[in-house]
Amino acid sequence: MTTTTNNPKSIIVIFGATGDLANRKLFPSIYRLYRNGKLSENFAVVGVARRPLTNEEFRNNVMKSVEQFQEDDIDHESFASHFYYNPFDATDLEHYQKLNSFLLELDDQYQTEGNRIFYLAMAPNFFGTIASNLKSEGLTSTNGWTRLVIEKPFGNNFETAKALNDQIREAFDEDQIYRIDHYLGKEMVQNIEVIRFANALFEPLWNNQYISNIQITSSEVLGVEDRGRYYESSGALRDMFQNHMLQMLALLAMEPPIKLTPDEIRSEKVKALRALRPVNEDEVDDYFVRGQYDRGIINDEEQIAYRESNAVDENSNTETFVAGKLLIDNFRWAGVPFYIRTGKRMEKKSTEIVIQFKDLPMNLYYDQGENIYPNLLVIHIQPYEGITLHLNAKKGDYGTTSTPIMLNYDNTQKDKMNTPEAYEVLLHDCMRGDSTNFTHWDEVALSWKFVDIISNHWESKAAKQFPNYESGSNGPKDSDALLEKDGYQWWSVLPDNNE
Ligand SMILES: NC(=O)C1=CN([C@@H]2O[C@H](COP(=O)(O)OP(=O)(O)OC[C@H]3O[C@@H](n4cnc5c(N)ncnc54)[C@H](OP(=O)(O)O)[C@@H]3O)[C@@H](O)[C@H]2O)C=CC1
Ligand SMILES: O=C1O[C@H](COP(=O)(O)O)[C@@H](O)[C@H](O)[C@H]1O
Repeated sequence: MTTTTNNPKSIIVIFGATGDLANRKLFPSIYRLYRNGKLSENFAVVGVARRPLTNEEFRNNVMKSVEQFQEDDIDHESFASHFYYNPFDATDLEHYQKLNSFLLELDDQYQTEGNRIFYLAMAPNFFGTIASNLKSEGLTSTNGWTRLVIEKPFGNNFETAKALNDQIREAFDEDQIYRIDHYLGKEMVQNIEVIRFANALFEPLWNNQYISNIQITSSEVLGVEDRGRYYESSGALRDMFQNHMLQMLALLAMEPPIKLTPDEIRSEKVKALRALRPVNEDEVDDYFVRGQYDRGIINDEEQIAYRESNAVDENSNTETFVAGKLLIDNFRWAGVPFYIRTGKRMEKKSTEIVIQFKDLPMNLYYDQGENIYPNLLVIHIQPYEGITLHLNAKKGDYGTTSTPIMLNYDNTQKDKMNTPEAYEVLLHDCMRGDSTNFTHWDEVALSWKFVDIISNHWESKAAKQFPNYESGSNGPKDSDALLEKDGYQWWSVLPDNNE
């Protein structure tokens, strides 16, 4: 159900309100919605978690997490007065009944018409239980709408994801379920469709006749930090590749939807994911490279190896880097490799998509005796947000030499202070009932099925040489070799002053 108003009345219940995600991402996002006039005065936020906090203590936490916006002309206390705390154990049914009575009171107080968002910002093993309990204890039966927002990871493989989905679907319909993939809330990820479908220049070239390969990179400088326990059961393949990276691939590869509705877009993304050529177990090593970071130096500081991190096994076989070559078996993409890589503790924080166009049939111009550069379209997702187009132009007096040039659109300069944070965008979408930028079960299922073959193979066969890349590098050498054997290289190009 799409809500007609842009600032609908509702109560947001945050499960795990004392946790990291709530404090670092959710409270600031709700604040920005409030500041930007995207919340009506008829809203309340109820935080639930086990530790015994008073409303006042909770509001102080909320104010601390929005301290960064001190300069705004907004009364932080008035903002925080919309927040309430309810001590709560997710495994205790009585607590759900008490919570329900409290929500009914708030409904009256804030005139929220029974509209409720349940945001599960808790460990994934609680997702199914909370969904079932919300239903059995009557919290989903209101005279308004109810929506469930689920954080990642959604399962650990296809089987566990399906079991979780089945359990949640007993309590909520698919159109009430908002599975978060925060990359889909990023401004430049949302721009992929616009660049493709609003430009006569690109749309006709977006296929195997003109594109030689597509590269999607998401590198992080951060290591596993204090998330070792979670990461040991996940690794880069499940943590980043199965969700964020495959979602970006689907947006790049899908056919134009007939309308910009959630169902039409989802249906095209699903078709693209269905066309992904599955990798057989005996081909995994030809198409995928795994890596694990060693010690190294970043910004003059020594970094510890992954295996030395808290809660990580000293002989861990978990990958912190993955690179893969994916093929899409349909008319548009036959023969075009999509190269994807993501890793932690790499040289720089950067997410970018490079579309490399095919070379001309012959060269009339040379760049210092070398063949001219291929044309590239780069969609810079973060931290630099923009689009660059890499062309060749005349150099020197006689017009036989060319030089690479770059046209640059800087998306951050236009409205520097207002680039919406991913969670802010997604929360607002959920309030409006727009599920376009959330992942549907069909997409989750297909992504897991693709990834399971690779993870099963890696789990059955320890990596030959882990760790295999230094902190602060660009990942293992085999990742470069993956492209070199096809005659390509990873591109990493940023406008000046954005390195
Ligand atoms: N942190 C991040 O940056 C990101 C997190 N996520 C996902 O978000 C979710 C939350 O992560 P994060 O905030 O880091 O986790 P935290 O461990 O920081 O927070 C967990 C929260 O759950 C509460 N909790 C634990 N057990 C219970 C219980 N039995 N009943 C009620 N509340 C309980 C804790 O509070 P108390 O101890 O008081 O009960 C705490 O508020 C996870 O699914 C994670 O994968 C996804 C992307 C990024
Ligand atoms: O989902 C996750 O994403 C972050 C990276 O997100 P970004 O917005 O900073 O690019 C990653 O660090 C984390 O391991 C993963 O769970």
